Amino acid sequence: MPGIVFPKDFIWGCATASYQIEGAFDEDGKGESIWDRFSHTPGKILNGDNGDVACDHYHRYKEDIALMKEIGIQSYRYSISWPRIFPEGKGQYNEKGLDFYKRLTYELLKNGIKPSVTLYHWDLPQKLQDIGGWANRDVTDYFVEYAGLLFEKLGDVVPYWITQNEPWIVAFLGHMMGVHAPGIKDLKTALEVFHNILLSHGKAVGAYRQLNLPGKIGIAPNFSTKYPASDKKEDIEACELADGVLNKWFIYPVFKGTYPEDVVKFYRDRGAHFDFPPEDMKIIGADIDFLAINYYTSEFVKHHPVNGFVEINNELSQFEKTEMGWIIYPKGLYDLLLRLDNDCNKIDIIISENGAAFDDKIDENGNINDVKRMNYIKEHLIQAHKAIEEGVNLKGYYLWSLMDNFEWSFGYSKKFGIIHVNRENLKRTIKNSGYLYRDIIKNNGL
Ligand SMILES: N#[N+]C[C@@H]1[C@@H](O)[C@H](O)[C@@H](O)[C@@H]2O[C@H]12
Repeated sequence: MPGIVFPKDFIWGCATASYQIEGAFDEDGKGESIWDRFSHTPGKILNGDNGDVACDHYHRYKEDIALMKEIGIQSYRYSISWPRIFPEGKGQYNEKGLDFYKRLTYELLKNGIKPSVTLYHWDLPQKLQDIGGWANRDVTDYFVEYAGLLFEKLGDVVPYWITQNEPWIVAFLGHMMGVHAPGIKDLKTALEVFHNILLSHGKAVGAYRQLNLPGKIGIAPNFSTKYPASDKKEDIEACELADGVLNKWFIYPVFKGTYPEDVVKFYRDRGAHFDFPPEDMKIIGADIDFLAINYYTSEFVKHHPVNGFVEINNELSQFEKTEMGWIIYPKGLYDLLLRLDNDCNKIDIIISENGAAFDDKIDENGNINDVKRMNYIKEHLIQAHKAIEEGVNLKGYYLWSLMDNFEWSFGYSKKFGIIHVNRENLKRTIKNSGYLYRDIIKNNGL
């Protein structure tokens, strides 16, 4: 599809997260995180992998920034490890930990790369988990203390701030399914965690506004577009519920000041009673400058007699899938963008994560011709561009991920990077998808 040109000020970025790439898990005064604890617990992570070393970005960040510059990346989305700043989660902060992020941030600026900082990308200080973690409402205030320090120290040079990454994943994979840290399996706890994460977001936005800083602040939920498996009434209703459980459960409190009634009933019918102070909803609904969206895939949904709905992608052989088992469905991104444009009052949107894991092969010359990832990127950008042409205020695209990294419970087995990382010696090699991205950035389009 030749001749696709994005708006002249469109931002081309890439994204990573502290626990997934930094390593140095106990260096320079850093405190333990819940992911250190979880990955050190036998049986939690595939192959017994952990983030102790990861990609050693903590020591190799200058090399990695040089690679970003070679690709032409304009903005780098990285997260800050809370326990590197506050080893105990609160109280006395760790100067050496803060110094790392100052060095990283100023190295980016020196190379003409705009920093985009995620305050929370899942690595909660273990000391806060020891007092209940996100289920403890006090943690929302400790989050504001942590965010406030970073606003004070970096707020004048960081143009983009993201408060929380994927509240739904933190709440439900970490506190209902137990497959993410801290490994809790309790619906009521998951719902409290979700609410407190949104509350911490709203409080942090309020703190940011108080400082009159020059940047912009938003939040990065994970969305997935849901489609009924048939035009049967029961499947359409099941799809509505699935959309409510994931997408409306975020959109409604942040943009409409309430939780969606049908989903509240769904949870109440399953014994989870939760009544949050109404004043929370005003805080959660704080005005934000942009909505950052993580989109990877879509789901087809049919009725289930007990659970209400079931997602049936694994039955659909007509779609190509990634190594995560997710169907490749670029139109889902277009449909999502149009929906959010409508539901979220035409707010500025950035795609804060989009990418795919494939089983990359290294050829005899050491090159990685990751054609599937190249096609995935092109197909999703075509849909993103279509949405812009329909009037969606899409302002940027951050590819997930800069480099192969620690993919949570899958360890290092799933590779999302446009840069390959050799697990033996951590050598970085730009994949053909990285060179494709370089050309897309240079041409500001396809
Ligand atoms: N899985 N997967 C890839 C990617 C994960 O590596 C990120 O940390 C999350 O923000 C989001 O889930 C997406």
